[in-house]
Amino acid sequence: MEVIVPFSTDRPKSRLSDVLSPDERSEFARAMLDDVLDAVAAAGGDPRVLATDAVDVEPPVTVDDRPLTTAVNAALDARLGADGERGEAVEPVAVVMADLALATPAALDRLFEAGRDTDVAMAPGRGGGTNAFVASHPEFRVDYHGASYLDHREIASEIGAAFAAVDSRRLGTDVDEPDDLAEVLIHGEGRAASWLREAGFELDASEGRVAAVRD
Ligand SMILES: Nc1nc2c(ncn2[C@@H]2O[C@H](COP(=O)(O)OP(=O)(O)OP(=O)(O)O)[C@@H](O)[C@H]2O)c(=O)[nH]1
Ligand SMILES: C[C@H](OP(=O)(O)O)C(=O)O
Repeated sequence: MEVIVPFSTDRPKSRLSDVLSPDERSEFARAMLDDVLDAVAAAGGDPRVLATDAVDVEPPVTVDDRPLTTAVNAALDARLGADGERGEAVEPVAVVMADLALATPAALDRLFEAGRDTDVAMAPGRGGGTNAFVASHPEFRVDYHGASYLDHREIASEIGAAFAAVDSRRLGTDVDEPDDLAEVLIHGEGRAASWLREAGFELDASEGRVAAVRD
């Protein structure tokens, strides 16, 4: 299955600016991207990075500096050219965000399988975002930001597409804010978790909820 992985090279992860410098945010975002690309490939997916600027990775890269929604919809449009006219069935395509540092092959495999059984299968993020989906309905298009999971469910309903939610803690954890770093230290098994440890982060349970801290 083709798996589009959107990746912003331009000031990535700005919501982590209280705890990481600009260079660190770029390095950490890249470590998460590499983890996601590995997990996608191990789940049998065929990843393609959709980046705002050139990025040196093994899978193919499409550079599109337009906003996220526009770029993803252009990638979904391009698929129609290959597979037929609007209205015909198309091969399922997945869109998996590059900041899912806890994604495992098993979690992605479950999403891909769900996507084979329905028109749109979607893993919501905490807070109502859209962390990953598979769509085989030719008219499904995205509208990211805000509670995009609800918007996407509505879009699917409007075009008459069958919709399934994929309930996954691993796919539901996008790493956006300082609190999310603790999740990566607790559950992460890849480069992003190693990067945090090497940068000096560790778990601190001294004040209520466990947090990722460094001196
Ligand atoms: N191609 C592309 N990918 C994007 C764009 N904006 C965000 N992304 C990617 O989409 C996913 C979700 O991004 P967000 O968490 O909304 O934004 P972010 O830039 O990573 O982080 P913030 O600056 O904290 O909002 C990540 O994989 C980003 O790399 C964009 O404009 N174009
Ligand atoms: C792209 C956006 O991500 P968030 O801002 O929720 O991390 C969304 O999922 O709609």
